[in-house]
Amino acid sequence: MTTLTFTRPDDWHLHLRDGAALQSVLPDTARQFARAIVMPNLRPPVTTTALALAYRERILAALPAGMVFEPLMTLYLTDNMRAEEILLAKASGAVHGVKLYPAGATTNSDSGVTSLEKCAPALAAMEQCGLPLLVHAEVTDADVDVFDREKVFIDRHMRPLLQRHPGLKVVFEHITTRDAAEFVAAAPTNVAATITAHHLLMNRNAMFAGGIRPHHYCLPVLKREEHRLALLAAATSGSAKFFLGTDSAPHAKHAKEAACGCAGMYTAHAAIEFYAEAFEAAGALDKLEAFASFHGPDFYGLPRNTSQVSLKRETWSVPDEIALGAETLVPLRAGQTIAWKLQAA
Ligand SMILES: NC(=O)N[C@@H](CC(=O)O)C(=O)O
Ligand SMILES: [Zn+2]
Ligand SMILES: [Zn+2]
Repeated sequence: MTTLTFTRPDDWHLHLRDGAALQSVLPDTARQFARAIVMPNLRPPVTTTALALAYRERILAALPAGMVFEPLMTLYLTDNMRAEEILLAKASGAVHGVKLYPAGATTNSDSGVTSLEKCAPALAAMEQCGLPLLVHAEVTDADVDVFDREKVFIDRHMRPLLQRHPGLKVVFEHITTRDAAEFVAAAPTNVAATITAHHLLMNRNAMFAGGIRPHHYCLPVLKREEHRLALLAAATSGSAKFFLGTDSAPHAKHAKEAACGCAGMYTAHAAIEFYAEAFEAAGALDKLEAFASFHGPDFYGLPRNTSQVSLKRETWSVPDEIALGAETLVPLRAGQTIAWKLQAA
């Protein structure tokens, strides 16, 4: 097969940042995806509908002329979020999810949730009005091994949460373990998961290939090969519970190449191509369209896209660096090649 044509995909987990950085990264996403669920972990975080609507306007203003893209906004859940705020968010029609960051779990999560019980009023309102909870599912306890934080979250928090709120729509974001894939597969239909391209393509060896590789560090951290294979099996299974979410997370080069480098990989420059590589390696290119373009909108209750994209088998080189406002970032696969190329519309 040399050309793949399918329904235009959406990205159900994306970090666009703000200001000059937003301006730099947005075209990479808008070239490929019709819509994206935009994460709210700005500084300060997007905790109200008013802030989400203002952020949405800044994203639309940063879109280059001639590009069409719809940002799907999210709120950042806090311990004291009120049910009224949830109803306002739902009524806006622009907010499509509420993001749970356990306090301290990842980039810009300091104002995150300290105890899910405190969020009961907001969660009950979400359950009632059908606004999904999007979860960064890792415990933060220092005594839990960093590679076990997702698995431990399932029993300590995810199961009890779904027992208290059985009707809540939950997206288990960026799953990285066999445990999470099995949990989601066995859960009722109100539970789904996003899977990144990098967790489909790499295992934890990629962080230590010939030396420490800060550009392969993200959260949840890459896991063992057996987990990568389980994610690949889930993504290519055809199950409507699994869909595309890049978690493309731009950070300036100097912030990654540092004594304490921050977490996040930039994949938006070649997102759909990375997924095509992963699906092809699994012999499952025929499953890519549903994963990338159908399961997400079906879960979120949004229409599927009607336009199409084409990928061609064509080798191209990823640049060493990409502008990020006045700085630069190092994209995934920098200086190396990719086997598929998105064709210009
Ligand atoms: N994935 C990451 O490693 N980083 C994300 C935050 C997140 O999604 O956890 C970021 O905002 O940089
Ligand atoms: Zn996260
Ligand atoms: Zn993320």
